Amino acid sequence: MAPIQYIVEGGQRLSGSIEPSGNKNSALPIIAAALLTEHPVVLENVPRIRDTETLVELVRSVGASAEWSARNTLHIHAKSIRAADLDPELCVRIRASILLAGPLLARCGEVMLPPPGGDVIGRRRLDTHVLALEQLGAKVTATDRLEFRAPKLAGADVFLDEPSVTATENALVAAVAADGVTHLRNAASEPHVQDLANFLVALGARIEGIGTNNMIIHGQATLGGTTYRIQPDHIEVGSLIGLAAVTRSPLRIARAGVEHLRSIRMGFERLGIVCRIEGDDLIVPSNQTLKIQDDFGGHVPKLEDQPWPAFPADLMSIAIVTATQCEGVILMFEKMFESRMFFVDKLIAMGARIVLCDPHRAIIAGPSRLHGATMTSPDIRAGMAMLLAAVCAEGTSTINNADQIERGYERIEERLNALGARIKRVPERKG
Ligand SMILES: CC(=O)N[C@H]1[C@@H](OP(=O)(O)OP(=O)(O)OC[C@H]2O[C@@H](n3ccc(=O)[nH]c3=O)[C@H](O)[C@@H]2O)O[C@H](CO)[C@@H](O)[C@@H]1O
Ligand SMILES: C=C(OP(=O)(O)O)C(=O)O
Repeated sequence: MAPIQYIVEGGQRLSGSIEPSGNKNSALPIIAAALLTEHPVVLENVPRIRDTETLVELVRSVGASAEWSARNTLHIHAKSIRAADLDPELCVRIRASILLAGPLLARCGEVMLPPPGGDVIGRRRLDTHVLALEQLGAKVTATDRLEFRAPKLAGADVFLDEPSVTATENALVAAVAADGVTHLRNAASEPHVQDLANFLVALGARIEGIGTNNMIIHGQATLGGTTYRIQPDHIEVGSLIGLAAVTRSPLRIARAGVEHLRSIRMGFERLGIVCRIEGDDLIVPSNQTLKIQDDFGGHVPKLEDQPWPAFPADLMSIAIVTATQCEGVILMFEKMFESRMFFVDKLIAMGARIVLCDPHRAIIAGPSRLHGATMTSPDIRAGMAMLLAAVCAEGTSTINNADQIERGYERIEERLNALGARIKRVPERKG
């Protein structure tokens, strides 16, 4: 299939209401964790994107049935499954293939995992996964693939070397099946980790401390089936806040999951963007000051990412583009990934005033008038950030490799066009 290209006519004002999709990073571990039970599971609000479609293929490849009954409703039934050799070509398409380790190990006693893929945004270590599953009783061998074996998993006091999101998810799922009690310390607590934990509870698991970095899991509960609704994607909500701000447009983000937006709203407030809550909707008014808030004493402020509940790494690229449209100077500090900031070259070519100090830090001085350009999306979030830049720029932009954007955002061009954007989705032309 030819890669997808977006042709964007910039400079449009948007308006209206938009609902975020279900959280991709919830849907992925929850689809994988559905393999833990032999009873039927129905998942609602699953984003129908390339990552979930690929994981569904992997789930089918181990013998589970997985069928879509509506665009965003997925039925999984893992009555009997086998820890087959997983297709390396499917595994390398997504980072989330690593999320099969916990459920398959728990259910089948072994799993042979080809290397996972995912965004090329810096080194993506797997050490925390190995550390956690070893402490729960697995023997791990690394060759050209990772082999996990555990005839029996046993609860343990596990301290993660860093609060890795997907390693926490693998450990959580394995601990639910393990014999005895597990303390999972220094755990990640992102909204998607909480969503997975709540899904496991809906299956019958007993988990204390959901939403904290210290969870207690009482293993070997009897698991049944369930119908579970995936929570809204807070990263998509953050992306839409940025989009409204750079186009100076009023947007209502309906059913936004406002309980998880505190650090995100605070991050945008530093850029002079204030949102209002109405019930579970988030309103982004068009009359923003777009004035970067200096630190006390007039010092240059900083926006940095950190594990939850701080400002999320997956919104850093969006925040950078947004800052190019704000008045003042700010340091953006991306602490977690080494290669996520390189896309700023393209913004500089479009007219943004940015100094990339090193792979982790960039200084943005705004506001700048952006003009259309041709660019290639390197990863989901930089791609979405480029789309924001293209929608607010003067003239026409072309974004190649837009498939990357569609790994994380469902029917994004159709949904943004409904708000007044002008994005054409076409097969990429060479040359
Ligand atoms: C499928 C999925 O859910 N992917 C998400 C998941 O990836 P993933 O689970 O792969 O990311 P991890 O949480 O393991 O770590 C991300 C990066 O941050 C570094 N790190 C992590 C914790 C820490 O305290 N210090 C630190 O430097 C890690 O070394 C790694 O380089 O979490 C990332 C961090 O939120 C997100 O960008 C990804 O979208
Ligand atoms: C980095 C991301 O995804 P993945 O971990 O699946 O590559 C992301 O969602 O921004």
